Amino acid sequence: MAARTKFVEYIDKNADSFIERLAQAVRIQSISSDARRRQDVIAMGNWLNDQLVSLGVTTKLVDLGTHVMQGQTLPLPPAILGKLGEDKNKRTILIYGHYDVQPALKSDGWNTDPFELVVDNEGGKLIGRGTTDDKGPIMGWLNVIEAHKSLGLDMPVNLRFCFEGMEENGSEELDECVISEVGKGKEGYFSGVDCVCISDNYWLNTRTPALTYGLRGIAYFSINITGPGQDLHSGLFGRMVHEPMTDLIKLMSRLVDNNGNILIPGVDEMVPPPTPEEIKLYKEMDYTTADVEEAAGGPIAISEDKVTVLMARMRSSSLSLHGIEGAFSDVGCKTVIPSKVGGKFSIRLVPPQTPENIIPLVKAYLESEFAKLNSKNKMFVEYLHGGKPWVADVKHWNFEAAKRAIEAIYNKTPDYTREGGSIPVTLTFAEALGVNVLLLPMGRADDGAHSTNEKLDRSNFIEGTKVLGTYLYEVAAAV
Ligand SMILES: C[C@H](N)C(=O)N[C@@H](Cc1c[nH]cn1)C(=O)O
Ligand SMILES: [Zn+2]
Ligand SMILES: [Zn+2]
Repeated sequence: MAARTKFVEYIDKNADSFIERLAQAVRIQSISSDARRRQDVIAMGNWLNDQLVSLGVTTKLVDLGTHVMQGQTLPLPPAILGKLGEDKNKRTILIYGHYDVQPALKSDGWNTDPFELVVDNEGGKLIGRGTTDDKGPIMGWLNVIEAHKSLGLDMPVNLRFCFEGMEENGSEELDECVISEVGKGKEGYFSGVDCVCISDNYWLNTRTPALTYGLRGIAYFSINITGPGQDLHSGLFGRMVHEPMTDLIKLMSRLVDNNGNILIPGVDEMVPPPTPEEIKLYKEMDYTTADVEEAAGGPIAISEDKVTVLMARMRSSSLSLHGIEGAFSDVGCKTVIPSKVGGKFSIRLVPPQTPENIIPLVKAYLESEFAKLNSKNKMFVEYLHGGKPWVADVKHWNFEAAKRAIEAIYNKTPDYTREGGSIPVTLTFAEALGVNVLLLPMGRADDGAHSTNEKLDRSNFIEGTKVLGTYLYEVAAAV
C-alpha cells in the first residue's frame, strides 16, 4: 500500500485520540490579550513544545522579551521554532500557526464552557475556543507527524515550524525573530525553506474547500478621553461638565457610516477600483448573500449583490468599532459619568494601505473632529498594533500541490479566496525568505472564530488533517 494511503487510513482509525489531544489544547486558556492569562499562554507554549518533542521534532523556544500591556510589564510568550528532517533531496516546508486564542467567557453567550471541548456527535461539531482558530489546525499538523512516526513512514518533505503565542494581539517581536533567524543563514532554523504553509483561516462558505492567496492588514487604535479626576455622579455633575463618553461616542460615530464606508478622508480613496478581470472572478465564485447571512447568523448583509459583498471582505478596507474600555457595562442602572474612556476600533487594510500610511490620516482626522466638539476634555489617539496586507501568486507549485491535495481528499476544486482577516507575520515570511506563502484553511465560514460557540466540524478536523498530510506528498512530487 502506498505511504499516503496508509497515512490516510491511520487518520481515520485514530480520529478519537486526535480529538482528545485537541481537548487538552482547548483546556489551556491561552488568551494573549488578557494580562491575567499570560502564564496560561506560556503554559500552552510549553505544552505544544512537549508535544512536538515527543513526536521527534527538534525545537528551540525563542524568548521574545517583555512588553507593557494593561499597565504591566509582561513576558512575551515564546516563539517555538522546530525542525524535522534534514534530507537534502527533499523540499523543506515552513509551517506557521498560533497557539494563543481570543478571549471567551460563558457569559458572552456561550452555551457551554468555552475551554472544555464539547464533542457534539449528533451535529458532528467540536465546540470550544480555539478549535478553528488556531489550535485545531496546529493539532492537524501534529496528527500528520504522529501518523508518520507511528507507521514508521518517512516524511515526504523536511518540515520547519514557527508557532507563536501573540497573534491575536499583534504578533509583537515575531517579525524581528523571523528576520534574525533568516539572518543566521545555514545555521538558522529557516535555512533551505522552499515555501510556507499557514493553516489559520476559513473556507468562504460551508461547502467548498479553499486556497487563500491574500490577507487584509490591520491597524488597531484606541481613542482615549479623560477629563474628570474620578468617576462622577450624573445627578450632581450632569450638564455641568464635559463628559468623556459623550465626546467619545460622537467621535466613534464619525469613523464609519452604516453602509461600511470609512469616513476618514483618504482611507477608502487609496484603494484602486477593481479591474474587469477581478469582477469576473468574484461573479464566478460559489457564493451568495445567503452564505454571509448563514455565517453571520442573521439576515444582515449590507448588499444583495454578491460581487459587492465579496469585494467588501476580500479587496476593500473596513472599519469596525470593537468596544469601550472604562464604560459602564455591567447589569443594572448605575448613574455614573465615567472619568476615563478608551474607544477601540480597527481598520482592515488592503494594498496599498499600510499601518504607516493610515496612522497619520486617522490621527489628523480625529484631532480635527475633536476640535469641533469644543470640549475641555483631553483626547489621545493611540495606535495599538497592526500588520500589512499580503497577496500571493497562485501560479506556483505550492498552490498547485495544495489544489491536488484538496481534490484528492474532498473530490472538489477549491475556491481561490482572499481572506478578510489578518495574520501579521505572513508578509514577513514572504519578504524575508523570498518564497511563496500559501494559506490552506481547515475550518468553514460558519465556525464562529472570535465569536461565541466557536466550533470546528469533526469532518473538517479529520479530512483537513488528511489534506495537510496529502499536501506534503504533493509538494514532494511537484515540478
Ligand atoms: C485570520 C486569523 N485567524 C485571525 O483571526 N487573525 C486576527 C489577528 C489579529 C489582529 N489583531 C487582533 N487579532 C484577526 O484577523 O483579527
Ligand atoms: Zn483569530
Ligand atoms: Zn488565527
